[in-house]
Amino acid sequence: MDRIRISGGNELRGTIPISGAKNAALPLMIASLLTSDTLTLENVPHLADVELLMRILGNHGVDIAVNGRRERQEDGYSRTIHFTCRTIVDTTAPYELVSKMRASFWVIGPLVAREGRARVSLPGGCAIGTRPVDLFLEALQALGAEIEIDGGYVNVTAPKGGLVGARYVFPKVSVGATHVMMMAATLAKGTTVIENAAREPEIADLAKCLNAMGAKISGAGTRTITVEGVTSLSGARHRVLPDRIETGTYAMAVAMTGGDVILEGTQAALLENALDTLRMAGAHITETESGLRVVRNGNGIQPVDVTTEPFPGFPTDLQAQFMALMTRSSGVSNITETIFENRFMHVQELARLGAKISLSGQTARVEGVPRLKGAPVMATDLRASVSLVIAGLAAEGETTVNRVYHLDRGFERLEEKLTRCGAVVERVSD
Ligand SMILES: CC(=O)N[C@H]1[C@@H](OP(=O)(O)OP(=O)(O)OC[C@H]2O[C@@H](n3ccc(=O)[nH]c3=O)[C@H](O)[C@@H]2O)O[C@H](CO)[C@@H](O)[C@@H]1O
Ligand SMILES: C=C(OP(=O)(O)O)C(=O)O
Repeated sequence: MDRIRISGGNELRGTIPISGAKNAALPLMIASLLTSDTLTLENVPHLADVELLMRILGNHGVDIAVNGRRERQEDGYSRTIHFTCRTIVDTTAPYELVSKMRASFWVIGPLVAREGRARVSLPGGCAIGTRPVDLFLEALQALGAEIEIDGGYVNVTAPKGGLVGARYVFPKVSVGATHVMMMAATLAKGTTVIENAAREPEIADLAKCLNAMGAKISGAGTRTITVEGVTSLSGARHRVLPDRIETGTYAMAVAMTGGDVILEGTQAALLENALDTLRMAGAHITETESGLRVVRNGNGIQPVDVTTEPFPGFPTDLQAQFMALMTRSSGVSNITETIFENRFMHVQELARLGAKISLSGQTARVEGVPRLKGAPVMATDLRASVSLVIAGLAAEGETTVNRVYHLDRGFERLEEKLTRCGAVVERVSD
């Protein structure tokens, strides 16, 4: 099994190209199930989650053509991919595939909207919390679907004549359930109003693509999304927006090591809250023509308290990385996680490197230390893993991060991007 070996202590200097967003690419790919025409997506990151979703979509009958041409010479890997689902050949999403990645459950929306039925395995819990699917089921029921859970599968059936538009107020903000309700509503009869919708940029990106396919969606990116149902959708070409979590992760890495890096191809508007938090911690961040410039020269890292919230608040997907940064601050910071009940698995691993962190309920109290020391570590989820990489970049000596497959889910060519900026990072295979 691969590991990432880091020799800490180098500043980061140079340019890091930011990839297309994993969390936008996944729902966009799933949207290809809504049409018999070709959906072409540009800037699709080359990640394990994307590869897995291609397998899942293939199972439903989506024909996938990857354009081999390199889009950008610098990172080479982001690709243009054509998805064509002439007919849905199978409305079942099996346990073996859905259990590996939660977002694959989201096929339930397009399948029931287009075929009138779907049988999708429950995604199950994962390392960051229980992650139930009650909101998805309620939202689909609001559109008239009947739901039965049997043998670990959700069987969903649309009424005769298809789903029917409705008003639904989410009792809690959910990114995935908003994606699913929005996709399902595009082909429903009449108008759907989604209240207390998630406002993440990936929701607006999906709506933009669906509208290019002929959907009639307004308000995506606000709390209220209105969808006027249409009878069919067509193909479209859409470019996946930049990855705000990858952007924030590298910005935090630079804040941690010191240095001067251009994050190329990204936009500050995607993560204002996190960037303001980093500025408070002592990083200088400016927008440039090509993206964002992040600098920390000489000055230390200031402690900042953070509470995770749905967008536009501080993202839970940057909580672990920010905690890594705070381990080297000049004081005490409190980091509160409000989205997932079990997203502190990195705490004990950061402690192996010498961090001083104590947990009280959903808050971690991080007392900055003057130095971290390298050690073997292991994480149980994607963002926790990369937080250990950030800590390792600033730790004295060697840090080995095990279970690299977590990193491969969401960070395209991580070691290459860091190495090009002066870090000593290598992938080691046994
Ligand atoms: C592929 C993708 O885009 N994943 C992101 C998405 O996950 P995901 O869409 O799974 O996250 P949600 O926004 O749905 O989860 C938010 C909260 O709602 C709860 N909930 C959700 C659905 C439900 O039916 N019932 C319920 O109680 C969850 O357990 C969690 O506590 O948003 C999360 C929150 O920003 C991010 O951390 C993930 O990276
Ligand atoms: C939690 C994440 O992804 P997923 O929702 O696919 O588990 C993530 O991207 O940090």
